[in-house]
Amino acid sequence: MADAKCATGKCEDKTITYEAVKAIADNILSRIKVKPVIGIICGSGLGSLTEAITNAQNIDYKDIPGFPVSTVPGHAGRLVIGMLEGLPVLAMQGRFHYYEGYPLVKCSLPVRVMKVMGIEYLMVTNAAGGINPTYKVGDIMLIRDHINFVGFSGNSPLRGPNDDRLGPRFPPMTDAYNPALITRALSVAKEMGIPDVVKVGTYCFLGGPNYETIAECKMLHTCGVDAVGMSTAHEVVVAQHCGLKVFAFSLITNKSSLDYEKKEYANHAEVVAVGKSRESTCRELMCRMIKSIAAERGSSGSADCGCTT
Ligand SMILES: O=P(O)(O)O[C@H]1O[C@H](CO)[C@@H](O)[C@H]1O
Ligand code: HPA
Repeated sequence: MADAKCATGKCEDKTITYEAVKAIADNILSRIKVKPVIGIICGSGLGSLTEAITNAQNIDYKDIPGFPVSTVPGHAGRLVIGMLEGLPVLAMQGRFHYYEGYPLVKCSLPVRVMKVMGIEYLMVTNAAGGINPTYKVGDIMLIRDHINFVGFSGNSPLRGPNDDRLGPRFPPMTDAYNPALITRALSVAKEMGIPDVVKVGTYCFLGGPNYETIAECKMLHTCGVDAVGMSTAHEVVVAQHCGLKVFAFSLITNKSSLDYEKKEYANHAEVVAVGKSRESTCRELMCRMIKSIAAERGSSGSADCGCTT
């Protein structure tokens, strides 16, 4: 895959060219039976969101030239393409994290591939630690906004020469998380009878892979963060840059420590286990959101949402 050099030729991150993104998009499109409209990224332990997809075709990341491969437990490393609630979808069972060693431009490459494939909506999920002391394990936080701590230092997936075919040089991030989709998700939560479980808040992206110190959690709380994780923001920056409509939610898999008297010890096995224990609720929320998008577009969704309640 041809990578363009940065302006000085000394940057550790390289820009992935439009042509390289298109080659991957064309490769995937040549192998699948539908043209996806919705892209889904499954967070840690949330890969089973794809189980409601019918007529599914699977493509392992390792079989897509130029695509990264997943290295994290709970991230299977494949695309699942098929129909969900009347719409063609492409779901990623596994995402790429900065701490795996990939530059952010590579972590978010699949989002650009989705755009070039013709996808219009990006649905992102993640597992996150609850900084907001009112949040409980198992709650679902609709992401209204993010704080991209990794980006504060200039580490951005948009760093390097800009190709206007992928988006503008200086994209705004206001409403990066589509407000109408958040409003709709709140109605869906009511329909599902889980309004108390569903919150709206701010996600913070840290580089990881270590979990946060208590002092860091206290600082994040002061900064207005509700949930913390090691993903999502770079994907959403790229999605907003290239004009995808984004809906995202965090599953709160553990409580973050804000108090030396009440220490919490996060671990990934627990994160994945909580994901699995909440998979049917997360899947139903996702399915109902897609069903409502299908209805809005005039595509016929199935009579029931096809999800386990
Ligand atoms: O954000 P996702 O991929 O859901 O995973 C979250 O879970 C892992 C830590 O347990 C980290 O990768 C964190 O970002
Ligand atoms: N911190 C960062 N990432 C996470 C956490 C956390 O507490 N839980 C799940 N992913």
